[in-house]
Amino acid sequence: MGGAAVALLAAARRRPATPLSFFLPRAGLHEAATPATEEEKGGTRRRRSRSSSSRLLGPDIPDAWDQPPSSVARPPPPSGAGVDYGSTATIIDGKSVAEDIRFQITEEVRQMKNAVGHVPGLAVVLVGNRRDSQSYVRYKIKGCEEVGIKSLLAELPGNCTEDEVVDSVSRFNEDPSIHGILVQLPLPQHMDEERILSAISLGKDVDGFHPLNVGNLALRSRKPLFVPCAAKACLELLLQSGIDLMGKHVAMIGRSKVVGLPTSLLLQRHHATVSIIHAFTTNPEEITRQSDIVISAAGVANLVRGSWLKEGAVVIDVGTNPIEDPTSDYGYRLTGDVCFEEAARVASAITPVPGGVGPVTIAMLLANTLDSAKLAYGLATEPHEL
Ligand SMILES: Nc1nc2c(c(=O)[nH]1)N[C@@H](CN(C=O)c1ccc(C(=O)N[C@@H](CCC(=O)O)C(=O)O)cc1)CN2
Repeated sequence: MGGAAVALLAAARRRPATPLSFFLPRAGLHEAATPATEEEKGGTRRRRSRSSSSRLLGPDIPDAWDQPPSSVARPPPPSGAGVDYGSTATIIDGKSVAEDIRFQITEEVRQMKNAVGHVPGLAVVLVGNRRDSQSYVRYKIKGCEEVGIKSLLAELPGNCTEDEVVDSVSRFNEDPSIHGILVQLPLPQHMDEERILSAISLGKDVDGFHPLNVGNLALRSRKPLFVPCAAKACLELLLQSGIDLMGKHVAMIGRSKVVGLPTSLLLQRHHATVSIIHAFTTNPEEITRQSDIVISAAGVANLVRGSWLKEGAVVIDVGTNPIEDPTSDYGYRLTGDVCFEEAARVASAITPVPGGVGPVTIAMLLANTLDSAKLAYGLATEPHEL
């Protein structure tokens, strides 16, 4: 083996000196993957790292910033901290973008009903009683009602078996009035998420999390049937804001299946240069400061400070983190991953939380469900253009 290759291997084996997780509080997440238990950290990880596939594919270590969403995220930094360039960013209004999309979908659903006598149908599988998941499912069902899509909800207790969830998915797979099926994430820890998501018929996988849809998104020569809704929402907000992606440097913070991974793949299809920042990245601030666009889906309140941004950068905040707020009725309020007050002084455009990516994510789910129904009724021959 050549000297350079040896040096590279040695560098890859070294633990990062100051991983991002070192700087992070143990904070609440809205899209958290389930964290590894202590047993998993010691046992499973050691066992996995001995197999030849993990040597080449990398050890299966969860990102350290993934925490249960029940905890309360860190409070905002003291006002006045950070960089003040005195500029004012355009606020990208996700609510109004979502409203326009819903308006168009309503019209297309009406036309479908006239043409074939059917409307699209969405089935939602909700396991357990997480408050945040229950809210998101409510938004999805309300969105369906608004545009005329039929919706069915299967609610299962948190202690049900994996087989019961798969059975529920299978029943919806067989139902011709259902064109889209989604399983609300995260699932309880004892369940094999991969197995459950793979049970969804490819043609009804409106969340786009089926391994084949993800694989096809990753291969530029292929087209997935469905692209994950949050990734589509980020792209829609950027494109509608007139931002040209070709050759742009994008810092994608987070690499989850729900947001970070599919968004980074979609951005590459749009010819952006993408840096993926995760909990073990040693120099996140340096990377974001060099980026034209910063998209954050870490699930850590106020992680991205004004000083992390290049002047004029575009900021898309996917985080939805609860932070304590005694003035609110519920004792908490939602905030993004980005310290909005600071970032808005540096960025040229920024999405707020709430009212940014979230509502567009729901609208994209409705759009995917409509596309699926169009394919099923022969009103389209191809999935929507990426
Ligand atoms: N099966 C899936 N599970 C999860 C997904 C997903 O796309 N598919 N994404 C997230 C949660 N999520 C949708 O499920 C989601 C999160 C947030 C919002 C939203 O509209 N947020 C609002 C604020 C919320 C509030 O006020 O309560 C906003 O940002 O304005 C929509 C959907 C994880 N799980």
